[in-house]
Amino acid sequence: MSAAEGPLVVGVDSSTQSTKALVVDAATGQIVASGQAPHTVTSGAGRESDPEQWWGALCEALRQCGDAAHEAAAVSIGGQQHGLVTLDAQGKPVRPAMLWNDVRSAPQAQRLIEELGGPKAWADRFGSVPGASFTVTKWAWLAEHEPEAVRTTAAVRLPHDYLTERLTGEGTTDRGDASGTGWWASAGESYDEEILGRVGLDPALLPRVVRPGEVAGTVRGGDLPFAKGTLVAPGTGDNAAAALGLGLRPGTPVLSLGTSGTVYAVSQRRPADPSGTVAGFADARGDWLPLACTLNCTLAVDRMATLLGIDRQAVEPGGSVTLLPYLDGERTPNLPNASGLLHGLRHDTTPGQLLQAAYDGAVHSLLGALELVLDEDADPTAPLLLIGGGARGTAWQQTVQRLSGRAVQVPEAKELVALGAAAQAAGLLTGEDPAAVARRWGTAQGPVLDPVERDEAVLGRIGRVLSDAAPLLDRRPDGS
Ligand SMILES: Nc1ncnc2c1ncn2[C@@H]1O[C@H](COP(=O)(O)OP(=O)(O)O)[C@@H](O)[C@H]1O
Ligand SMILES: O=C(CO)[C@@H](O)[C@H](O)COP(=O)(O)O
Repeated sequence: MSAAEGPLVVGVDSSTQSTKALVVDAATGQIVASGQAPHTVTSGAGRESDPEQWWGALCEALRQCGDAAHEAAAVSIGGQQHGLVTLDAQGKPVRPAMLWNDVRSAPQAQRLIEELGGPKAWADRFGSVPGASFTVTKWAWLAEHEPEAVRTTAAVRLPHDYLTERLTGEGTTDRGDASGTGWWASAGESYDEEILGRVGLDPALLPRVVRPGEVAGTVRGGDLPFAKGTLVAPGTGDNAAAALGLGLRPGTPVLSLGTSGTVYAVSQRRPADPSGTVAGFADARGDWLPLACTLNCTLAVDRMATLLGIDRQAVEPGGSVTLLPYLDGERTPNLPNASGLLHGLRHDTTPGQLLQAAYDGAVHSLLGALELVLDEDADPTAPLLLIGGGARGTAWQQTVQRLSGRAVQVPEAKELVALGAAAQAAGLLTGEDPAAVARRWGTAQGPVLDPVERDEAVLGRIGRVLSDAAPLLDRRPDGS
């Protein structure tokens, strides 16, 4: 037995690049054991992963946790949002999952926006104007390109739903992750039969939406990485899980630097941004999580460092170069066909300046949405919480400081998605609000970097290149 004070809980983060599992003491928040295993993602415009591999990675991450995982009284899964998981009648994936960063369904997104009365109608009803990330557009793409796969599909799930169901045997989801599908209307908090009918998806194929604080099920018997009967919490999307993990309150903005870049805040007002910049997600508690997301964050910057043959921290100030690092197309701004664009290169531009320009370009996209995700009465001096793998890097930290002009707080806790899931699992046992559990655990604590003067010159330069290059950014790299 472990020397924990309270019952043990497990929190899982099944994100784009890997699965991370934490075994946490519910009384203190102490991490008793941890594990991590990688995923593979296809490259190109299509981004797909095999859901069976997520399950294998979860089992491996839990194996690394040792006996502690088997002692857990409750478990919760946080997962990458939006991914389309299609299962056959036996519960096996019909094809690989189409991920949040797969931009092939951009034309279907455009068509669905028009068919349902335009961006404002979507924002009013669903809280979001769907882009290629949203599950509904992926389903529409599949119906057009792989009708046989659609015919074979007996259940449609999100990534976290798929893993939860492998544990419980029951098809469930939660409001946080459901709000990123495009078929869950935030106005009425229910599946929207009209859009489902339009894309030919039978509502019976969708999971039950479990309420915050409700038990999703228990671990069924058989060869599973937990003891039979372990409680399973609803789980949620990874950003909503991180919001739980930070014990986030309205008015505090979060910038997450991972495979995706995200900027968000908790709000008690239901978001409805007709410009489409802000997705009006629900959070995992009963509030809302207005959020903007970029496709190009740590991987794009790391790719530039690799191309330049320098370390990811080897940035240099100065120079006149602007880099829009849209290597995967982009979602914020909405430019699914875009590719990376470089302007202002001179004989004396150094590799370190080019790399700094990649950081600047990635951070500029996120900060452009910062004011939009915050309520109007939010305190402008509240520190920006910086999380995700990139938050560990000083070049990221300094870039965010310089381009935001705000104080930046870097929580010491590294795995905030998994911690948020663990807090949700703990809440099931104690009856507490999971965000209050995380606050009790002190997960957001970490050094605060003082504000520095905002670098308006660089922000202005990036903004001008972005607008002047609009026709180029609308084109695919092959010019089509
Ligand atoms: N010390 C560091 N400095 C800068 N970037 C880092 C550092 N450590 C990890 N990263 C970046 O973090 C990314 C992984 O972040 P993470 O939030 O775990 O991703 P995700 O959850 O989206 O799979 C990697 O792509 C890597 O580039
Ligand atoms: O699409 C979104 C948010 O809308 C992404 O944030 C995904 O949820 C993937 O997250 P990471 O794997 O980068 O954590």
